[in-house]
Amino acid sequence: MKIAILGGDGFVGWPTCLHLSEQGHEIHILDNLSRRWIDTELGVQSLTPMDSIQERCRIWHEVTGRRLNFHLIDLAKEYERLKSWLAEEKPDAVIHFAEQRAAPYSMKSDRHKVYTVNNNTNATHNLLAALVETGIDAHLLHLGTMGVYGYSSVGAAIPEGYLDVEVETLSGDKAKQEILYPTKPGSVYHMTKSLDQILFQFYAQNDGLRITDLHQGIVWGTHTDQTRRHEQLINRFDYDGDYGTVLNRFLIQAAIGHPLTVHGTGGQTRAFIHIQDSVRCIELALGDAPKSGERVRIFNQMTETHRVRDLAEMVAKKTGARVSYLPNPRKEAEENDLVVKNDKFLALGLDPITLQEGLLDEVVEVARKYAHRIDRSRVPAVSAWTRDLGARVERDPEGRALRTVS
Ligand SMILES: O=c1ccn([C@@H]2O[C@H](COP(=O)(O)OP(=O)(O)O[C@H]3O[C@H](CS(=O)(=O)O)[C@@H](O)[C@H](O)[C@H]3O)[C@@H](O)[C@H]2O)c(=O)[nH]1
Repeated sequence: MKIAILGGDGFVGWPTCLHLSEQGHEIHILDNLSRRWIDTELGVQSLTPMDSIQERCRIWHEVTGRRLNFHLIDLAKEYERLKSWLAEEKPDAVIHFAEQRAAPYSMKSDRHKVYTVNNNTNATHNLLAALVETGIDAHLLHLGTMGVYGYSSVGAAIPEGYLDVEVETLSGDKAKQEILYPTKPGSVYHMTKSLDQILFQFYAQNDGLRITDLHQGIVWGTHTDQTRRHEQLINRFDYDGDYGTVLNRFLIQAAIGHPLTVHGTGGQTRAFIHIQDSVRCIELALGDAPKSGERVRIFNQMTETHRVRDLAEMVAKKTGARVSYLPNPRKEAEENDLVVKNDKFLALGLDPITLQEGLLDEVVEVARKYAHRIDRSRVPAVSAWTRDLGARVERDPEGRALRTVS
């Protein structure tokens, strides 16, 4: 297949490009490199040293003989260029990762909220409008998030996208209805992914677009089979308080002797998936495209659930790190249970990688190897969800956020 990977320079995008290229697909990366610009804005860098996208593509060609084609394009701002590119290249599938993906970054300030909504919603809508206009009938796969559901399973497992409900009609009869599982986003970022769902529902029903939405959990790990093949194919690894995700953060904190930063009681239960399974799921979903006229196909892309404090205790036991319970900068339930259905990927043949399989050690090794690149002052999570929570952030004389205090 000819596949366009929008956001192919990012944390999940890059290993997906390599994975699908290795399988013989023709890969086109469309990216505005915004993730690299945000690193510059925040004054942080990936734990792992990343080359330019052009250099990464060159190395992949050297190692495998396969080509990755890179196109610098901003989907949210360059609608006409996107449309022309699609009309000319006519990809068979489009994988859409091109959104600002960090919840803390989206809550940092009003400017970051506005940027996240403008960027994410325009990117998705521009793509949908261009797919209709060019009439190319590509399968659109979108990376969504488990966070659209909120994190409470109220005693019943969260289904894969849809919920059957029974309503009372005006005549007093009972009628069955299928609805999108109600959204309850916990950040502006998660809210944009909830908006995406409605855009997809509309374009699937109105124009017959073939769409798959992957509701992914928190990704952990860094290497995949392909990124291991050459030092310069290495994936990015975020450790800072805005972009670092919880388990990877605990692992690098352990590697540099920083106390593990548990928010509140650490009672939040979340869904997780290893990066290798993430790329495998995308491959599986790609091979299972919906037909035109079908409702949006929704998968829960996760393999296990864990409570944050249990993860911290597990990492502490493994590495001897100290656990530190901090005031939570986020507005979220102190404790929640979470049960999630992931039957669809299991049925397609996913054999989940679990935390038990030794890959945690690999992440700690990567963190130790590149520990000299870590700026410890960027480790605390200080983006506050509300003004009240923001008042708990201690700042230095220049106004830089240092840490949260009770
Ligand atoms: O140092 C930390 C960092 C996080 N947390 C807690 O860990 C949980 C998860 O935080 P996270 O930063 O790992 O994950 P989140 O903000 O939800 O976002 C990440 O995971 C989402 C999947 S999910 O969480 O919605 O299932 C993806 O959509 C996002 O792109 C990705 O950045 C939260 O309760 C948070 O308060 C800590 O206790 N300590």
